[in-house]
Amino acid sequence: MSEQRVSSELRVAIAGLGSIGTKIAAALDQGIEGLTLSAVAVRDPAKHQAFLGGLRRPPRVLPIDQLGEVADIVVECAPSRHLREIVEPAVRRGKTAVVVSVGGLLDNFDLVDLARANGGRIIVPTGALIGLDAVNAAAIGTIHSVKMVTRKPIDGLKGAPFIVENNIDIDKLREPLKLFEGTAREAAKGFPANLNVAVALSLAGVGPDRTQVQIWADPTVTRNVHRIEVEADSARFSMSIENIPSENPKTGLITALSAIALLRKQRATLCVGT
Ligand SMILES: NC(=O)C1=CN([C@@H]2O[C@H](COP(=O)(O)OP(=O)(O)OC[C@H]3O[C@@H](n4cnc5c(N)ncnc54)[C@H](O)[C@@H]3O)[C@@H](O)[C@H]2O)C=CC1
Ligand SMILES: O=C([O-])CC(=O)C(=O)O
Repeated sequence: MSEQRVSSELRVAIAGLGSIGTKIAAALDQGIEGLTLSAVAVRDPAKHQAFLGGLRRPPRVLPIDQLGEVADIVVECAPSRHLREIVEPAVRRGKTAVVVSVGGLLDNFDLVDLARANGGRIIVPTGALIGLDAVNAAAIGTIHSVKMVTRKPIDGLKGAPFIVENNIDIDKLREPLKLFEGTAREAAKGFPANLNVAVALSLAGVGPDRTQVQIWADPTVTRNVHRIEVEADSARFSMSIENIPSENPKTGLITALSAIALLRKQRATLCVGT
């Protein structure tokens, strides 16, 4: 496919038009300085016909592994099992991959080396979390510990492999139940569609094996709640965020907005925050 271009706009492609992807596509279609939506990949094109037809400039619909051919930035927001198919062809071509299913990156970390070797980039937005700018800064010094406690409503955790494999019945819970305590790496394995935040936090800070995570199923909350405590030689800080679930109860509404904010910074004249 031709790489010849006349426009200096950055072309953005989106893999997966679910809760996160549709909001990013709509934002790009409405206009983000210096960016255009060039293509999308969907599992079932018929399902997305009305949405795509309603866009001012409908993008091309391409197979998931071809997005890097028509885009400078490929935004991954499909189930994490597709991460490699999406990111590998993009970074091999020296393109930028914005990875939202960051939990899936741990088992595919060679993609970072591949990106480095080919001049590509992998960018992880703050996503459903808060304060990764401070964690990044503290990590330049010495971070002694990073702890995160996540509480989610039952619907935000249903079907997680850890719950299924351990035969835990969370449907009839009346009080909060601590499901898991361990590292971010283990949390990503047991809760791949529920705890991307733990992995993003770990990659910003002390890594997936030193970031401690607790996960609670909590029938008393209606939001996805994450509380983080960081102890470093430069500062001690705690942060918390209470995310309103999107139409996908596992995914906070702010996640798509975080990716849109990140895209806006790619060409914005004024950028605030890291
Ligand atoms: N980094 C973070 O803070 C967060 C990350 N996430 C992760 O982001 C990802 C997307 O989340 P949502 O949009 O809520 O999920 P979703 O389930 O609403 O959307 C995923 C979309 O991908 C599509 N898809 C599946 N297979 C495909 C294929 N082969 N080709 C193209 N499209 C395909 C599905 O049809 C669906 O429309 C998930 O992996 C989720 O775990 C979610 C919340 C926070
Ligand atoms: O990290 C995730 O996958 C989702 C999450 O906790 C949130 O949206 O609050």
